[in-house]
Amino acid sequence: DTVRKNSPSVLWFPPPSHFARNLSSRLMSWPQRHDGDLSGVDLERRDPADSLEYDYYRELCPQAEKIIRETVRRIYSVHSRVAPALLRLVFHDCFIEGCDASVLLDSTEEMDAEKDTPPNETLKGFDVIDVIKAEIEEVCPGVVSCADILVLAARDGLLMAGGPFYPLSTGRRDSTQSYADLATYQLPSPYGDLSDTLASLGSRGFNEREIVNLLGAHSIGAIHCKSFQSRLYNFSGTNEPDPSLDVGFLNLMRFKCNESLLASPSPSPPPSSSSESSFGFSSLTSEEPGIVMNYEGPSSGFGTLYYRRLLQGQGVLYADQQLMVGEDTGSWVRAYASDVSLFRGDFAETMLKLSNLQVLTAPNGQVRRSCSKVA
Ligand code: HEM
Ligand SMILES: [Ca+2]
Repeated sequence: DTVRKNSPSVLWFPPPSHFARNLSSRLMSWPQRHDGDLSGVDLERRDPADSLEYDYYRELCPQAEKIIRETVRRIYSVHSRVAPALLRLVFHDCFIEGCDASVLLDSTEEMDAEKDTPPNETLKGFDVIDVIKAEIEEVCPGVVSCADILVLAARDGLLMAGGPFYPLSTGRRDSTQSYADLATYQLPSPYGDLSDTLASLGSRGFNEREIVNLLGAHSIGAIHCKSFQSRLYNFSGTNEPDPSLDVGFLNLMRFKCNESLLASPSPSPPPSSSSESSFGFSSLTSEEPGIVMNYEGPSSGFGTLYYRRLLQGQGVLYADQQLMVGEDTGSWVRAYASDVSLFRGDFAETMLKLSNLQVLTAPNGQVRRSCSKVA
């Protein structure tokens, strides 16, 4: 069973051979952050999230949270896709070595960055974080961490998209490293089956109810064809589509993904001078083909459509649809499909838990001046 779980088929692409040997020990070492000897340390009692503080910046930079909220609001009014972009960015940051902004770092000669790995290829919103950070640096230089900016901005974006609010404590610090190989091999695969997804998110302390709930994040945003392409024609080398897909939905997905091949190439957009003055957030305006999740429109809010679609065999990712095959996970899908306030209440809690995963707090880590570079 261990062999099957580590099999390359559930990864984003096949790992080099040294990886299979290291994967299980890496997963086992979670949630410890340090490689040093931790024997005798009671990790349960020393949760670094306990050293976060509500309104940590109230004296150091009282305007910080307001600047974040107002900037996200300004961008959201033009690009509502900022909300799903930031939500996914938080997940990909917090999942790899905790909520420490490691995902925001650029590659350097000495270090490959998480953002340049296959699972992160389609992440968006880095430019949004840069704009917020620049505004904050103008008023309180060197004080507010990128890790805090990211979780707060994602929370505010979610609220604007109709999602629930959750009160976030602050005081996270930024990493001095990016962990490209961990991102490559540990981020959950869209082709993972139920046991892969449960093992993956379970390794970060989420139970089945929380996992079904967290995946409700896929209520907003877009999933591009390359994330589900192999379900359409040649699923797992069978030369057949994924049998768990509803036939009408299969046809819609095929149509959406073929359409783009037929369409004539669009003229290249005019070069935009500064990212904000023109609202030219390039990461938020790409028009790649795919399925838009909240196709009832943003006014439908952040609700239970995702789960109702799973009940109809219309999960966009294989990993989404797999939630229906487990007895308990299937029950949670049904519960959330029929009770929007249950879903939203749980989602606020699971997002809070995600945003506090394995945080770095002083004296560890640093506060970066530019989110893409180690200070
Ligand atoms: C088994 C777990 C998960 C897998 C396999 C997965 C995989 C994916 C994939 C492949 C995409 C589409 C990327 C693209 O085509 O551009 C996506 C989009 C997205 N994911 Fe997940 N995801 C998982 C869990 C989560 C969680 C826990 C969250 C947040 C709490 C999340 C938030 C999002 C959002 C908001 C989008 C849309 C992004 C956008 O429109 O810019 N995902 N996910
Ligand atoms: Ca991280």
